[in-house]
Amino acid sequence: MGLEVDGLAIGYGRTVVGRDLSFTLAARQVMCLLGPNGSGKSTLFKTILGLLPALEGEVRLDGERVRDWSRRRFAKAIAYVPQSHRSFFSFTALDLVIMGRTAHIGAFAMPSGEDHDVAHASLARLGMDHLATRSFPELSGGEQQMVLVARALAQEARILILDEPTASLDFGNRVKLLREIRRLADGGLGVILSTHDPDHALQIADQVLLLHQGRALAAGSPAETVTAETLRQVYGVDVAILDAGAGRRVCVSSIQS
Ligand SMILES: Nc1ncnc2c1ncn2[C@@H]1O[C@H](COP(=O)(O)OP(=O)(O)OP(=O)(O)O)[C@@H](O)[C@H]1O
Repeated sequence: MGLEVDGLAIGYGRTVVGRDLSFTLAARQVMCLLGPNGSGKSTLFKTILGLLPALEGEVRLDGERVRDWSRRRFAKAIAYVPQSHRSFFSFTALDLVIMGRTAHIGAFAMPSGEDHDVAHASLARLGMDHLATRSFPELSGGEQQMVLVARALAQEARILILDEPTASLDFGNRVKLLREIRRLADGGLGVILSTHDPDHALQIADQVLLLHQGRALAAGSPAETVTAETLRQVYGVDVAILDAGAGRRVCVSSIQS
């Protein structure tokens, strides 16, 4: 069953950003959300998370409408990493990751030894445990991004929603994070991530939703959705999808006009 997005219309007040958006995300699946700047990826995430009201349609988890859920129940089910996060308070990276445990900690209780262990393990899983005692605001943009992903892992939710998680990462961390996302899904999580790189979809996605002018231009497997034709339509540039061997396809752009 998993997460069902059913006929969602998204936007702000009377301004509709997207409509007729439907998909189902099962456990063990990675879904990539592709679409140009301003196409509504973050708006869709915020609507799924209940941070923005749906203009039409609804979001269900295992058949239940999540609109009625408490934030605590929601946080145990779905973890979210926003596109950017500013913290002006001098928390350490570990403190911030422990905050991901909030839904598991009693209202007036302190984090337990187990909460600390889970937080450390989440940082270690991403190869970021060396940052544990560093002040979060002093970390680089990419380091902060990895710590925020660790915080989402510490939440131990079943579904992970990541808004452009690779945006400020160096080449190595980008590959490591994509690999970790695939492993997390193989281990039982459902993951949705937005990205500007069609190659990410080709590398790790089971399904792709391609947003264009307020609608889903294509939805389905990477092979069906990430094509030279759809990418030309959406981004207005010529690309070739090449066979890189071992069943891998890669997207190559050309700067020649
Ligand atoms: N708070 C807001 N109030 C009104 N309009 C907004 C608001 N936030 C975003 N928008 C508009 O909604 C549209 C979709 O924005 P959104 O941030 O969802 O796009 P996106 O696909 O995530 O973009 P990007 O790839 O650039 O991050 C844009 O036209 C944007 O200007």
